[in-house]
Amino acid sequence: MAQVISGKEIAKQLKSELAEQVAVFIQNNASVPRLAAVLVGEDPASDVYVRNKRKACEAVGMESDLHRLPAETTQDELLTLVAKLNKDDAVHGILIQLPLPPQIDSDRVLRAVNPAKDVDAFHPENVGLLVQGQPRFLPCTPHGVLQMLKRSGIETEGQHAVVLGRSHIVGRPLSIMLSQPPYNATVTLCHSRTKDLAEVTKQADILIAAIGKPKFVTADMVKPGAAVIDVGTNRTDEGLVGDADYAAVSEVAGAISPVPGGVGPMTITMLLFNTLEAARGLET
Ligand SMILES: Nc1nc2c(c(=O)[nH]1)N[C@@H](CN(C=O)c1ccc(C(=O)N[C@@H](CCC(=O)O)C(=O)O)cc1)CN2
Repeated sequence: MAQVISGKEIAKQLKSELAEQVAVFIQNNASVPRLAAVLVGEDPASDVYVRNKRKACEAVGMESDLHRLPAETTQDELLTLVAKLNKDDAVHGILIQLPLPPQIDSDRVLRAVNPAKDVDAFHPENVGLLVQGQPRFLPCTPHGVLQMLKRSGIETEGQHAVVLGRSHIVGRPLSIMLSQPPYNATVTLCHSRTKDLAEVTKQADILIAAIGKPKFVTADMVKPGAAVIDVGTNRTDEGLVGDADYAAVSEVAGAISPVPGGVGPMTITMLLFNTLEAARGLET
């Protein structure tokens, strides 16, 4: 049976390390790191994620505000709020919870966030810095995945990492980060149009499933002994399931992360890191 990589446990350790760093920051700066979370509409999952992000802020000694806007909010109204948060010196990090309602151009709104407060690392300036290997912030889910590998003793240097999914939030930035120091993996980025997908995934020493399809990765797509990190959070009649068929894949893999309790809690924790980084950048 595969080693279970518990994001929930690693997130706990990281949060206790972070709480110490937040206490030092407060002592040295007489200011508390503060996150402004913006939630537009009534998506129940987004509601849970934002609530958990705020709870996590509180747990490590940071402050947060929730700006909840109705589903009919216009793009101009949202841009006005973003401009106000950009100017507010008490706000260090701005989080625009995605997805936004269809009348809003998400890219336009994400571009309006002050890059120094962009704790999701979605602004093109921050994406560019990341690609150049000079990141201001590390994007939360990819950073969470890398910490899970590192803290589970899984070597990435020279290993073949296959990333399944090319989203702007996860697959694409993660493929870049895995290829860079200190991870130095050899990376293949696959997606729904990749030919002979199973032939590619079977070559992976590290397989990242981030394609957004329930139980898409089956046991025959995995090399025996590989580490499988499951980024999927698919709500199905069976409940919340990942992108990998956990029961079958864990018979073949050397290590695997569960859903729930895997990457999700790490995404939230890495946002806290970025909020502290933003406060350091803005206050010192
Ligand atoms: N502004 C952002 N929007 C979105 C992001 C993001 O990183 N920034 N990522 C996803 C959603 N997401 C974070 O916001 C997220 C998804 C899942 C979890 C999580 O903890 N999942 C739990 C299960 C919780 C449940 O029952 O639903 C788990 O996997 O254990 C946290 C954050 C899209 N939007």
